[in-house]
Amino acid sequence: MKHQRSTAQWREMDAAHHLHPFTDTASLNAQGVRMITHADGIYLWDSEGNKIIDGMAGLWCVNIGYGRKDLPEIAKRQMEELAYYNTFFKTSHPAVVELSHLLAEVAPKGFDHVFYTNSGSESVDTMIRMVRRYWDVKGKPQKKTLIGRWNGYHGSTIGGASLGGMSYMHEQGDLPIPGIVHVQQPWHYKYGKGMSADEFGLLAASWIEDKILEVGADKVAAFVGEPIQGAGGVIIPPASYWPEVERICRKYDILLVADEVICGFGRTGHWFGQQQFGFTPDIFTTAKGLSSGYLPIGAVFVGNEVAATLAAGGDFNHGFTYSGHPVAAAVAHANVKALRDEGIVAAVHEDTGPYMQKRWREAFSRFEHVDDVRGVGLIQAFTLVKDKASQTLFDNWGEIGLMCRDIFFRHGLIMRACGDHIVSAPPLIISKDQIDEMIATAVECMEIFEQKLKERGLA
Ligand SMILES: Cc1ncc(COP(=O)(O)O)c(CNc2cccc(C(=O)O)c2)c1O
Repeated sequence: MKHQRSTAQWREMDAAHHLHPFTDTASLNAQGVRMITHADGIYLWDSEGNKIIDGMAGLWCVNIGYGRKDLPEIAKRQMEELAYYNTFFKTSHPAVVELSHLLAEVAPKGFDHVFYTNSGSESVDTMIRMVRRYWDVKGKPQKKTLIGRWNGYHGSTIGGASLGGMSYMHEQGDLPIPGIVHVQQPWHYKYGKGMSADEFGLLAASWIEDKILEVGADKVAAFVGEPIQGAGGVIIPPASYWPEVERICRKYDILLVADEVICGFGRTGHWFGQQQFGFTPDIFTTAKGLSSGYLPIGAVFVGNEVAATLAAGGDFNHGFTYSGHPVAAAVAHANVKALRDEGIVAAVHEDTGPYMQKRWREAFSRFEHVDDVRGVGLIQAFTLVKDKASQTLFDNWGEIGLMCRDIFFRHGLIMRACGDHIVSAPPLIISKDQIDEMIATAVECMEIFEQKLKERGLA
């Protein structure tokens, strides 16, 4: 595509008109944005022609990789045939029906119904309303409270931001809304010192039981968690955690919700993160990998018992203009079908996922200020630490992470700093050679990082 402006002109216009998410506008405009102009496979190019390895698949979402020729074609055809119609008022259309049928095929057993949204946040807010409606219909309207986790991330809507456990979000907008409480996250490295993984997993799950008893089980509607906390820094719970969480939820008759916005559609090497950790939720929320980011769409997978209960309650008074948007649905259908029929999810499970995890551990465990090197499938991380032997974290949590992230960025590699966790989630189509290329670049950057720590007297 011929670009008609210089980087400088774009930067000036962006600064003049565009408010960015999660951004300090003044500091951004002091340095100017990086204009990403096109992408292919796992690579991005900026307006200066720099080639960048996208170790984050956009925002954990471009599972199928950039530059597909089929998806734009399908979007074009759908847009020409039926660019829009709604799914309110007893209408539907072929694209959303075909997608719903396909999603029921790839979903774990017992999830035959989906509700559509435009984002992960809208999926989470939809789930909150569904959960409370469920208990109304069950004749237990006092069961309203949802339990989330500190450092969990569930989006930026009022409901999602409240359910998430990011305190810097709660401070803006007087959150959380009533009826949402939090328990500590299952971060073994920080909260389980001296305990085995399994012991800590059971302890972390017990915090949920403590909270249920504190609130009163008769008032608790659901527990909500990401199989792996993504934006919280790829916090992978011990194997004992999720089965115990499910046991506790069943014991107290509380709905179990998995937020699969990041873990869904192959990220862990399973279709959904719940399958990686061996638990069955009652509802799970998705977005991102559903369309691989080619168009905005989210979907709430509703367990058959919950769906039947909601149906018994008559109208569920909730939905969006673009719920099941025809073009987004058609693209999502093609995306999911390709993830399945091209064996992309299977390859993550059997081939590139294990390869990445082996190379990631080999490459980073040796660095003096890196610990807790971890990952599963194609989501991985490590934590930058002041002293590995004593497992001491750096002061000013997040400052060192940003310094490290900027070194990657300057060397043509996008990885994400979540506090002092360095995380990566590349497109699922990454090849073994590209994994080697990405890791080699990252290792070079980590050597520069260690040197900078010394220069700053931090090492
Ligand atoms: C688990 C989870 N749930 C809900 C959302 C909200 O989705 P939407 O953004 O589509 O409304 C998310 C989104 N996750 C997300 C979004 C933007 C940035 C980052 C980051 O790690 O920097 C992560 C998420 O990771």
